[in-house]
Amino acid sequence: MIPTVGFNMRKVNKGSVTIKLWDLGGQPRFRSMWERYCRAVSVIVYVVDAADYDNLPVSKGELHDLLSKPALNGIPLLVLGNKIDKPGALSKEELTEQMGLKSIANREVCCFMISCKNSTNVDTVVDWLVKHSKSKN
Ligand SMILES: Nc1nc2c(ncn2[C@@H]2O[C@H](COP(=O)(O)OP(=O)(O)OP(=O)(O)O)[C@@H](O)[C@H]2O)c(=O)[nH]1
Ligand SMILES: [Mg+2]
Repeated sequence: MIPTVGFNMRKVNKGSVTIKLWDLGGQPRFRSMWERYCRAVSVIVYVVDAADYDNLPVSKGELHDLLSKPALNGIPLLVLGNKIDKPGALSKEELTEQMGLKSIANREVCCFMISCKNSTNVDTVVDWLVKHSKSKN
């Protein structure tokens, strides 16, 4: 897999719902564009590597910085702890603690632990997204 350069857009169909996904690059040089792309979305999905402890403080800082933007007030947040197939990956409780998710106020916050590699819990994520999708009509 190559790192996302800038962003990618994809549409995923689930039943009668089409989810439009903007996949934003996570490298430092792309972080300043996150806010712009998160404006007016139904949900912000923040994916972290649950097995990469060293980068969690930076990831936490970037997340809270993003959520502090007034334009993003109230948008529901879904945090995904990915790579739970890796030995030593954090538990949901540990990730919640390390990312400071309990301190986030004034928006819905949800966290799932997933493995994209093994497709673990990916269905749960899609179901959650469908529930939070907004009708165009
Ligand atoms: N073990 C394991 N590896 C994974 C999993 N998901 C992704 N990877 C690997 O992690 C690496 C990084 O994946 P990317 O999808 O490029 O990560 P990204 O977060 O999109 O990175 P940016 O595009 O820079 O934001 C790749 O080598 C993937 O194969 C997972 O669930 N388990
Ligand atoms: Mg990417």
